Amino acid sequence: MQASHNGDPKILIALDFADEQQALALVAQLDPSQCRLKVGKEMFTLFGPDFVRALVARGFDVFLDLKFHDIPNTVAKAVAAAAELGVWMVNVHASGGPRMMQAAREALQPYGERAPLLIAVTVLTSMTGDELSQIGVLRSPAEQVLALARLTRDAGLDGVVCSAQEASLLKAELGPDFKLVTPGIRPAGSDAGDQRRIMTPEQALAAGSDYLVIGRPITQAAEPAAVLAAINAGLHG
Ligand SMILES: O=c1ccn([C@@H]2O[C@H](COP(=O)(O)O)[C@@H](O)[C@H]2O)c(=O)[nH]1
Repeated sequence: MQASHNGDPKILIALDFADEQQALALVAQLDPSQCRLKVGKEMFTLFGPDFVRALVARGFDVFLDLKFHDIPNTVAKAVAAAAELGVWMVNVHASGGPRMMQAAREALQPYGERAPLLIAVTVLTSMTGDELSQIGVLRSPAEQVLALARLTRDAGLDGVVCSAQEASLLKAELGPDFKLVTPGIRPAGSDAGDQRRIMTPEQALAAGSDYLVIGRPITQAAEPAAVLAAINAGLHG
């Protein structure tokens, strides 16, 4: 697969900061043609919808990564609220089940072309097979990811969050158009931290990932924009 630099940036930078000004200082060094931005639970809880609106106003595509998981009515209202913010992508948990995912999809229909992409989290990239068995899931991570991805596809969503380790399996089983968004990306030599099912950016793209979520390897670097440029260059090489 060819990495696209301008029209469809592959890198989604996870903005996980406790300090809004620190996050905005990083954003000021970035170009929306070179990356998209992800806002997750930490920054949304601290700084709310205004922070998301500020990023959208700066021209960035924003993935609102709040992983909604609730009764269908509540999740439907939450994804519609996300659409009102003008985000590019929003997500729910696939383990909320088909009815919940369908309700989310239906809630976005009135937005037509303006609707964000709607994807579902399968198995968190921090989780191992042992941890799955501790919560009563006896399938391997790959089997569980595939089962939840099939439910997600059948509910009419646009794609899933999975690890890049499952990307080639999912592309083979679910086809090229079903989007794969993969956190747990670690450039060679960088610290895995709490992530477990990891791959390098180049491996992830080759395996079939559509979008690579990268947080700490960029945001904690001394020169984040230079690290992003190096990763983008590696994807084109
Ligand atoms: O399975 C998942 C789902 C979401 N995430 C989020 O992605 C970033 C990863 O950040 P790193 O610093 O690159 O580890 C983070 O915001 C997570 O909440 C995930 O890692 N895995």
